[in-house]
Amino acid sequence: MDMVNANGEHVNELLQAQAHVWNHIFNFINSMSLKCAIDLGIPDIIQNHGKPMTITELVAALPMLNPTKACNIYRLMRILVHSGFFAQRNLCNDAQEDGYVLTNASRLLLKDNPLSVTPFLKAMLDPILTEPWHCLGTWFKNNDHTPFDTTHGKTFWDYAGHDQKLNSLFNEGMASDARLVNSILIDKCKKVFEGLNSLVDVGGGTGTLSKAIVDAFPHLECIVLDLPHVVANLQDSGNLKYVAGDMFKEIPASDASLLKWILHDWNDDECLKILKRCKEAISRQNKKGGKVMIIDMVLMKNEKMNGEAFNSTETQLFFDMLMMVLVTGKERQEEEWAKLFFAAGFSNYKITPILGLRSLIQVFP
Ligand SMILES: C[S@@+](CC[C@H](N)C(=O)[O-])C[C@H]1O[C@@H](n2cnc3c(N)ncnc32)[C@H](O)[C@@H]1O
Ligand SMILES: O=c1cc(-c2ccc(O)cc2)oc2c(O)c(O)ccc12
Repeated sequence: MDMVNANGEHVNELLQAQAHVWNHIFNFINSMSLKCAIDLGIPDIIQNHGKPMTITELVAALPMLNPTKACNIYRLMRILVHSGFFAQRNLCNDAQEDGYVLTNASRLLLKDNPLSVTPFLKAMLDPILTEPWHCLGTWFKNNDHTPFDTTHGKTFWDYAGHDQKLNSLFNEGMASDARLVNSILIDKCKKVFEGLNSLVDVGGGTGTLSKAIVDAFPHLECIVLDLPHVVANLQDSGNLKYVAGDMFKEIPASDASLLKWILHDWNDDECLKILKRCKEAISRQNKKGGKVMIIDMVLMKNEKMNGEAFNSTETQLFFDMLMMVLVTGKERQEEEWAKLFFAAGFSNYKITPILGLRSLIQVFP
């Protein structure tokens, strides 16, 4: 029945609105519960157990657990089952007990998974990166470039250059993301490398993607360009070379520039500078052809979608906010990308949405 209260408000709608607000207030509980499971090593413990693990077995396997807290582990597991990180399977034993098993999501958090998202989780939920979110309101009223600068007094890139813990977590996280992307890019998009003899991986980090590219296309000469603190101790090998430099100043000449997760770190003026440097680099090498290959998100337009599309849009919007808080960047819709490409002097582009939330965008002079 549609009840109306003394103020004329529809009671059901009011209760739904209250639940909606509560859910948003408590979103951080999902992240923090997951972080706790990682801190306790729960995904690896369940994996090493080799079969569904009962709560008693899990409690017994947790190192350093204070015995007075053992009775609370099922509560942590209950919310993580609800959020899809673990599932329960019947053990078919005499006691008809349930045991915990991993899901696809928690398998991505295992220590030895080459695609592990754990370094990303640890960094994103570390106070170094959560404190800037508390400064978002202040930042809207001050002159700082980013909330990260407001909190730490330096840019994210300077901080990563000076803090070994963040630098290592960052480079590890980038490398595992690059492993996921290269398996798809090289398998499904062989054609995009056809006709290329040289490539510069601009802001290529420690070179995980480039290494996979030179392994798959041995005729291709590949340069990884990144900041000195990132490439300082890395060894060239075969067709792969590391160059310490600044993509805003000069990009080495090549048939193609690859920009994976670069342009979304920067605002439109900064992106224009980078794209113009890429255009100079490919025209120095290749008077007619050449291209820029971008791996980044293309923001979906309709935010009022249901189900999977709604979740994907929400994740894209989370990344957009992250780019505002950490760096000066943003996620872009197709029209915003096109405007940048034409302003930088390119004539054409092609978007291939093959990487989940991200796309491969090829841009032609
Ligand atoms: C988000 S990471 C992407 C790394 C890599 N492309 C990947 O996706 O795995 C951005 C990279 O840009 C590099 N970077 C930042 N400023 C740079 C600059 N001025 N010149 C060259 N590289 C830069 C960072 O050091 C970092 O490795
Ligand atoms: O602190 C970070 C930041 C990122 C990040 C920054 C800019 C981008 O364009 C993408 C990602 O990624 C990280 C990461 O993967 C990690 O393992 C640790 C820290 C960070």
